[in-house]
Formats: sequence, structure tokens, C-alpha cells
Amino acid sequence: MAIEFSKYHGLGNDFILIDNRSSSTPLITPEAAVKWCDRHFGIGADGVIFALPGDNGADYTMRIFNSDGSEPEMCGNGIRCLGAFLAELEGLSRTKDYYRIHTLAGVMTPQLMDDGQVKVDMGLPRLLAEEIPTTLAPADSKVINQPLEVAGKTWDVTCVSMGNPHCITFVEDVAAIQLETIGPKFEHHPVFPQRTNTEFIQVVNRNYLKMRVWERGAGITLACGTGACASLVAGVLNDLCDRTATIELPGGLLEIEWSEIDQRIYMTGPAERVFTGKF
Ligand SMILES: N[C@@H](CCC[C@H](N)C(=O)O)C(=O)O
Repeated sequence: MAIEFSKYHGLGNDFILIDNRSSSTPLITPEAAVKWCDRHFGIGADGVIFALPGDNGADYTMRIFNSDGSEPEMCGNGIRCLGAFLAELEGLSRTKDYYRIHTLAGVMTPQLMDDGQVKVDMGLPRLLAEEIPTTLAPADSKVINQPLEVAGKTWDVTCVSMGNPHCITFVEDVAAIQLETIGPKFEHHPVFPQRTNTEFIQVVNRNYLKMRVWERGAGITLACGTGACASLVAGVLNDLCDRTATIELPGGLLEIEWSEIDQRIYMTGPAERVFTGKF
């Protein structure tokens, strides 16, 4: 059976989007997602995202498979792409500029802005070790600037969950990090029972951070929305940045705010359709 898809990206973090609104079961399996994401033998993407019927009062449900077939709880760049995809699918029948999306990390709300950007209410960051999850500290403690031995070197790490796990390290120069060798060692470190996404952050000033990322289940990507949110939170917890900052990723810029009013994280960035097809 041929399945229609749309290819989108958010700052080069690219996804295959599938209109799955007629069924609560993803139209393709995790094994098929691995093949579809293959950049030589498939369509090529960092993940496959399904637009499913809403759950728990939400307008829609998002599920996502990473390019290795694993299923993460959330995806920041992906949910911006999903917002744009749903607007495209609804066309003239669309009645509002935001969607309440049920995810494995709770309900997230992407809003389509007049300038074409998508702003997402990403919810509350989770900071306790058991919420990350990590065994780096007692279950009910935060992991802020804690030493972690990886590849014979001690890294000071801060851990934040945006529904999915992130381990953040502040470095002098992000360009000098050997991401392809060190990334997998963080991802599979035994202190992270559900593996982890890993962000390396260079503080340019209190409102501008440079980031490179190794993603759980996808490897090096050009951007990670949840990673950018988690990194801003880590920067605030370490008093290295303010609560509003621009995050520079290899694929472009994201604006992140950790609201003092409701303590929620707001992420603003682009979502672009590249092409559509049948597979
Ligand atoms: N690129 C995404 C995150 C996708 C999920 C991640 N690989 C995980 O396994 O947690 C983003 O933009 O947030």
C-alpha cells in the first residue's frame, strides 16, 4: 500500500509527517520508520511523526519514531512541524491558530504566528533525578553541575527533562567537541537508564548560547527543540544566562523563554515543508 507523506524540517531537524487522523495506530511500524529515515535507501529524516486523533480532550495526538525506531516522549522541532502540517491538512476548514497536542510528555500547544514562525508552549521543565531519569543523584534531588566521567574525562553536567531526557555540559568552544565519538558515550552511559540526549553549550552572553547536540536515537542533528529548551533551563540553574535567550544551532536560531509568570517554557522557531510524496 502506498502511503502519502510530507517532509518538513525545523532548522534542518527533518521529519516525515504522516496524516494518521483516521486511526489511533501509527500507519507504519518502527522497523519501517528506520527504513524510511535512511538517507541512502529511504526518504531520509531524523524521525517519522504521526498526526493521530486527539486524546484526553486534545485536538490531536503526536507520536514520533526516531530514525533508530525508538519512540521518544516529545520532539520540539517536530511539534512545530506538526502544527504547520495540521494547518495545511485542515486548509480552509481551520478555525483557530493553535492546537492542543497530546504527547507522551503531556499536552503541548503549538501556535501559528503571523510571521510564519511557530510558538510552542512546551510545558514545565522537570528537574528531579527520577524524572530525567538518571542515577547521578538521589531520586528526589536535582542534577546541577555534577561531575560525570565519560571517555576518561570529567564533565560537569546538568540534567533536565522536557518530557524526554537531556544532559547538558557548558564548554569553552562547541566547535572543538568531537560529537560523533563522545555523543554515543553519553547516550549509552549507565547513569541514564532510558539513554539521553546530550547538549554542549557555549555561552556567548547571557542572552545568546551556541549549541551542538547528539540526539538519543538519531545521532548528530542540526537542531533539537527540546534540547534548546533544556539548555536554557540548565543555563539559568547555573546562573550562566537569563530566562530569555537566543539559541544558535547548526541549523539556525531558536528563541526560548522560561516564563517567570507561569514557569512554563516557550519556544519559537520555523517549520517548513520541503516536499510531499508517496512511499
Ligand atoms: N529533535 C527533537 C527531539 C527528538 C527526540 C529525541 N531524539 C529523543 O529521543 O528524546 C527535538 O527537536 O526536540
